Amino acid sequence: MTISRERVLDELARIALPGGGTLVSRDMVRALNVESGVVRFVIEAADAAGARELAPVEAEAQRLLSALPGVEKVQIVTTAPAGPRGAQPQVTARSGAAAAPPPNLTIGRHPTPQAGPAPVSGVARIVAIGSGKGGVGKSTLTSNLAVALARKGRRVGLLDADIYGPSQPRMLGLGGQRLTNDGEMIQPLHAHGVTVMSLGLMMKEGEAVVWRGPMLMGALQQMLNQVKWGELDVLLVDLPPGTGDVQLSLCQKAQVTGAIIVSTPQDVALIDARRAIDMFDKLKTPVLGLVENMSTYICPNCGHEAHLFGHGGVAAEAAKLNLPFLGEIPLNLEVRLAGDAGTPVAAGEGPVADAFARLADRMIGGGMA
Ligand SMILES: Nc1ncnc2c1ncn2[C@@H]1O[C@H](COP(=O)(O)OP(=O)(O)OP(=O)(O)O)[C@@H](O)[C@H]1O
Repeated sequence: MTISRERVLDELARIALPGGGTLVSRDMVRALNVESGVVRFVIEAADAAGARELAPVEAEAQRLLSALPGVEKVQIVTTAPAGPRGAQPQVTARSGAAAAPPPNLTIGRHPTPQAGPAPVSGVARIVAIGSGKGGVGKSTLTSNLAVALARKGRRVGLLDADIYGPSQPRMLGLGGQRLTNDGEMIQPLHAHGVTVMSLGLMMKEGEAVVWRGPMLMGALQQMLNQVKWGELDVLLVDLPPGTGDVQLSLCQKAQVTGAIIVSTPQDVALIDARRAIDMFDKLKTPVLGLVENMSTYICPNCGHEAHLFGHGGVAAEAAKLNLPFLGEIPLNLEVRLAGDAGTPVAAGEGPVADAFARLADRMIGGGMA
């Protein structure tokens, strides 16, 4: 028997809080994740004293949820912002302008309630790049596709929302660069013709864990709406792998044009890709197509073509699901080296750059960029 988020929230709504109301009615539950019988969430208190007061509530939630059929494990963390609620948070964009005040980010606070998905000012399309599992090359694809689209004259933005490992600053050669702001809006960075914003530019090394909790939703909303994206034909969003809160928040907060799913041809990766497709279906976000990464390996010495992870599995899956197959990117050492060096391979010439250019053409031709 599987347990749903709704069932968990129903249960939490039964626990009365010391000051009245419940965790649900007072909007204190963050990052609720229910997967394979494991329930995880964060209780966000207004301050440290409030968090201490909530200890019995946390214990009661633990007890009630653990007793539910289908629940194997319950993990609850009670947190409080470092300062008073709504105060300038500890974690803000690292401003490069020493004299400029820190940006007016409300990171750590729950985002202002929003009726439904909203457009991002100046941005014509938002395309999410997702994958069922990590390591299939989603970030690599996002940076290269962004560069390939920019080379074709499209105005492209890239939002790196991969909270578990925001790698775009490194892949685009922006490591160590600082954000600037005018006190209200953050000035994004630019690399290889692409306008870039990354969670990695907003946090210090090792801070990723903090962002999984209550700060996440607000941070995402701010990265969409408090960044001077300018006029863009398309904003590519590099999502974390899997099916979690970031995907949910993005599709709920922003008018996402659609999602592109990246997979390697292996069966196991495809199973996860199917899960991602299913999630976007549930979120009513159209899946624009599938891309096969690490498709073919061409030996740089003898030119022999090998299919290390199989080949054609993603195209076959796309056909089965009646979804467009957008193209395949070969497995090539240069892809990794170029990414590590901060200049995506799509910025240069050669067969891999051509493969990304073809992908960009498919997107432009299909009205996706
Ligand atoms: N086509 C390719 N050829 C060679 N190496 C590749 C290719 N695509 C990705 N890689 C390499 O594989 C590794 C994983 O890629 P990447 O970080 O883009 O994956 P990801 O799906 O975004 O992973 P995660 O979501 O876990 O961050 C990187 O070292 C990257 O350089």
